[in-house]
Amino acid sequence: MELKSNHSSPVLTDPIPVNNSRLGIHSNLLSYQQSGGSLSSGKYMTIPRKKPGKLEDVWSNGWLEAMRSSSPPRKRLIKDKDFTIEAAADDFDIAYCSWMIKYPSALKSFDQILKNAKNKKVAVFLDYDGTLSPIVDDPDRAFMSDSMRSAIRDVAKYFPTAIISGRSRDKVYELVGLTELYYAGSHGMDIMGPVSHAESGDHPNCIRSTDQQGKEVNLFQPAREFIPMIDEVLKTLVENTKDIKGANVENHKFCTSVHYRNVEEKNWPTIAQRVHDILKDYPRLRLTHGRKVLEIRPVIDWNKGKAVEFLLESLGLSDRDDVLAIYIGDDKTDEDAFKVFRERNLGYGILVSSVPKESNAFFSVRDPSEVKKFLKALVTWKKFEKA
Ligand SMILES: O=P(O)(O)OC[C@H]1O[C@H](O[C@H]2O[C@H](CO)[C@@H](O)[C@H](O)[C@H]2O)[C@H](O)[C@@H](O)[C@@H]1O
Repeated sequence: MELKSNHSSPVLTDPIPVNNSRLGIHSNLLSYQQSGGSLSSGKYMTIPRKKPGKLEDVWSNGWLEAMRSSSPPRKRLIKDKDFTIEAAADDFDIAYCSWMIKYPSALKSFDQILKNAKNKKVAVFLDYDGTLSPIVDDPDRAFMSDSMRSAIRDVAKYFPTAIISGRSRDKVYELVGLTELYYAGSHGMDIMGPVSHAESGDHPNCIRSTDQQGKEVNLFQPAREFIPMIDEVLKTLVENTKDIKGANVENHKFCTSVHYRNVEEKNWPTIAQRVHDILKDYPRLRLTHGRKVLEIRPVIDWNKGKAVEFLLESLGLSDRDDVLAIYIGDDKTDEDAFKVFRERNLGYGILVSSVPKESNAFFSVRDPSEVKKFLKALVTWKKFEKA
């Protein structure tokens, strides 16, 4: 991949930064910064074996509670030799139905959505895991179905479309495999977007690049200076969790994930404490919770919501009354986008959830199969509108 810079200092390799201003990190991106943090603790080669910490830490800071509630239980099924059906109405279903009054089905509300989309340019933003692919035990096997891929390809024919994932941009591109879309990895900290329009392209952390097809794109990586630190913490995490059966550390370049889905619940306090102890040495990294995953990321003020705003601006779709954006996601990190959608009245956030949970989304769908139905319905509407 060729890299060209539209700034005086092209960043072709991952630099070890000296200070923030030299790297052009906007001070507002560092609003989470805590004092006393250094860019690296300087332990690139030796991985310290941490002394076991006190388990009270992770109890008292709420990590364990968040871990326990971090992923919905799978739906109860009634099995018979000839059929499998979801459990008949019970307390859970009643709770789900009343929850849906607040977050109505995007499929059932489709006409209302279309009414507001009429004569507007629609842009589509999609999360990956749990939205386009079902949640599975092995993150490397979270494949999207061919029918979902074809639905997304069709959506991208008619609407500007981007996938915004917690995974690394390369990984999510590898899983999706479509060139027709824009991709943002590492929770929006690695965006490959269009070059046209917008001041967003003049941002100090933007560099001109080319994508796999040789098309000119803008590469926006507001956390570049953290790459060496993330690399260092990743190695320490791998080393210090390797004796915990089922623990899995994933590298996303600008952030890292520690999965505990396959760790026995009795060992969750141990994994939480190990991560907690490591993070104590990195005041410029913070922890967020995902679905049975602890996510470690830079303290910069950047998230999926900011990534959507950035992409809308790059697409020339910002601050326009004739634009309606749709964001579909299932996870806590998608809430940052739903919040921006509400605050800026950008369009509709749609939460993917089969259990009731509080959200900033407007609508809901149950699972990826309903996401696919919704995407197909959008395409059918557009085709019909054009005909
Ligand atoms: O923003 P996303 O695209 O939703 O990515 C969020 C995390 O997704 C992946 O983990 C989740 O899905 C896995 C596969 O189904 C599952 O095993 C895991 O328990 C879930 O947390 C991905 O592996 C993470 O790195 C992403 O941060």
